[in-house]
Amino acid sequence: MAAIGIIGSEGRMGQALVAAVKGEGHDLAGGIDRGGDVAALAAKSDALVDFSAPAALQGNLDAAIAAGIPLLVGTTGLDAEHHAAIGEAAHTVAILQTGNTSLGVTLMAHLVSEAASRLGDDWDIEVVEMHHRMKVDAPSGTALLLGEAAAKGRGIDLAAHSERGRDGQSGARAAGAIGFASLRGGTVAGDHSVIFAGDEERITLTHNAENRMIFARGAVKAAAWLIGKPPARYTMEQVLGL
Ligand SMILES: NC(=O)C1=CN([C@@H]2O[C@H](COP(=O)(O)OP(=O)(O)OC[C@H]3O[C@@H](n4cnc5c(N)ncnc54)[C@H](OP(=O)(O)O)[C@@H]3O)[C@@H](O)[C@H]2O)C=CC1
Ligand SMILES: O=C(O)C1=N[C@H](C(=O)O)C[C@H](O)C1
Repeated sequence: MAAIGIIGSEGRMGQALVAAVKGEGHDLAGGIDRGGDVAALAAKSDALVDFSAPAALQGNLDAAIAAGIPLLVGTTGLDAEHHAAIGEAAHTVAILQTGNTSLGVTLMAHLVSEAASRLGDDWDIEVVEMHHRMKVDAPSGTALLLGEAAAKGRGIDLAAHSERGRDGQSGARAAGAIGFASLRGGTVAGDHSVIFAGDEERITLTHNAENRMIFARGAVKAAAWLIGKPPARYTMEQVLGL
């Protein structure tokens, strides 16, 4: 049994995480939101779970390092500087950052990578996601994670091959591109499809999140798994043994 501290505890995910901590048999060390004292939370936690906002990341990394405890980062909308900061902190504490903590998406990323590596470059890859009307970042962290998996399977750099935000006279699709499209509306917890479009045939891999508990349970499992691990950047594949 571990004491888990939640950053962003009153948010949509935070409320699911509070339930999951208890459901997974752990103790809730406490929770904070904007303006909360993350150092004090870290001091009484065995691990921190962060589902808040990108602006909170550096303070959360600093608090985890000062307390010598692991950090699970589920917050999305992170940029290259955030990822560099996570990489730096992982020299000192155990960290896992992912755009999706569910078992289903972690497995789907493997399937996407496998399909991308087996299908030829003439199969166009498009990533489509739909989320609730309150989501503030696009493409979703999961869409980017799936795009990275496809790029890895193809042996290409995602940043150099992304097509995002098509509008107007956007021109024909670039050969080898990985496209992204984001839909927003209602209360959708998170739907993701990766479409492999060939000549006269298509393969679509889809994951539908029916509620936030799938993310919350995965995040709590991962945070507990990180406790006692040496400093490094870990993955959900390692946590789930995939
Ligand atoms: N990796 C995964 O599997 C998943 C990731 N997510 C990601 O988790 C994040 C949160 O999503 P969601 O719960 O829907 O968002 P919400 O807006 O509902 O919740 C965010 C919470 O974080 C708080 N917060 C904001 N800034 C800070 C800060 N500086 N320090 C501490 N707390 C802060 C907010 O407080 P206030 O309201 O006062 O601003 C709010 O309570 C998003 O980035 C989302 O994409 C979501 C689901 C699954
Ligand atoms: O903001 C959300 O709600 C979600 N965010 C994550 C993402 O950006 O991929 C994961 C999940 O799809 C829900």
